[in-house]
Amino acid sequence: MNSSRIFEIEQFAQSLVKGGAMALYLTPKPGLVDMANQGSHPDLTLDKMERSLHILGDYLAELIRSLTDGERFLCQAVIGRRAEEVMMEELGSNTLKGYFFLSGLLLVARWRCDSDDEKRLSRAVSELGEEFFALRREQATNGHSARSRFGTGGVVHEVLDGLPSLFTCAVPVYLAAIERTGCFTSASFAMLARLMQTVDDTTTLHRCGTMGLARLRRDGQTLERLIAEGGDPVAFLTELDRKYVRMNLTMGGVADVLGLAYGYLVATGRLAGASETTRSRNSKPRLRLCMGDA
Ligand SMILES: CC(C)(COP(=O)(O)OP(=O)(O)OC[C@H]1O[C@@H](n2cnc3c(N)ncnc32)[C@H](O)[C@@H]1O)[C@@H](O)C(=O)NCCC(=O)NCCS
Ligand SMILES: Nc1ncnc2c1ncn2[C@@H]1O[C@H](COP(=O)(O)OP(=O)(O)OP(=O)(O)O)[C@@H](O)[C@H]1O
Repeated sequence: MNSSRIFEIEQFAQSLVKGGAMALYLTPKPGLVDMANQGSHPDLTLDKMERSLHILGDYLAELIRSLTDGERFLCQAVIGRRAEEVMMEELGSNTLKGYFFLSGLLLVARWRCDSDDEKRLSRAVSELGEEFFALRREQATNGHSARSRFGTGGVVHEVLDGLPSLFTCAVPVYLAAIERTGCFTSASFAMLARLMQTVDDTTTLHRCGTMGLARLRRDGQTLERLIAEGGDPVAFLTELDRKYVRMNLTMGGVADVLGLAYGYLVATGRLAGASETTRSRNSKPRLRLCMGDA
């Protein structure tokens, strides 16, 4: 086995874990777990989300073993399902289910293409999605019920369409904003603003229906305008967080795509990642965010 190919896929996996950490630590994120609070998720904490990221790291390492052993995609799907079970058993909550799924598929796609090229990756994800959803029997999940009730595609269409929210929305928005402002935080909020307007988020639909999704779209638009006018997004987002918690509104799908975007930008050398630091229990977070851009 070519050792540089293995090195590259390991780097890609690490970037995806870092991306998940960067999305988690971006604060404030209305309705979501972040450094300030647990948003609209009484069953989740920052500590649980961090532990989930460690489970994600182990899961992606297991996927790499399967890929380098030349196993079929069916085996990787089994590993994915098992990782979801481990997450639920160890943490007692759905922490990063969508992110496990999306980052696992992107990793397998990266291995198949042996390239970072976004068109090739997008096509490979879509092909894997076809394979995956043809084999899978729908489960009685919140996502499934939101997809049938509101006639939307959610994470399923996101994958079958080759991750448009990642490649044609989040990444170009980040790159344009960083070019314009040179500011990581501002570019991050620009990505968040655009994803709030475009992602068919079934966590939002499940909690607050079409009114909730319309609210997300409007708030994303306002945030985008605020950033363009040089305003301060933090006060706006902090206030929004209070409102979302009162409404039980959240946007897990937006957060999942945000993490994927950070991960892909880190993997392609366009953003410096979160650096792993040690901490004793109950002190500050283990995976700390490095704010510098590459
Ligand atoms: C595909 C999965 C994630 C489907 O989840 P489903 O929508 O049915 O359920 P649920 O509501 O519990 O989870 C949805 C997840 O998607 C995220 N999400 C919601 N909307 C979107 C969206 N539009 N775009 C992206 N993510 C979204 C949510 O944050 C949530 O984490 C899952 O059930 C599954 O099949 N897992 C198997 C894992 C596996 O085999 N992986 C192998 C990869 S190689
Ligand atoms: N920072 C974050 N905070 C909260 N959720 C997040 C975050 N990042 C990603 N998510 C995603 O949001 C989803 C959680 O949403 P939600 O709690 O509505 O899902 P659920 O477990 O299906 O529903 P419920 O808890 O209402 O029964 C997780 O699957 C996770 O992938």
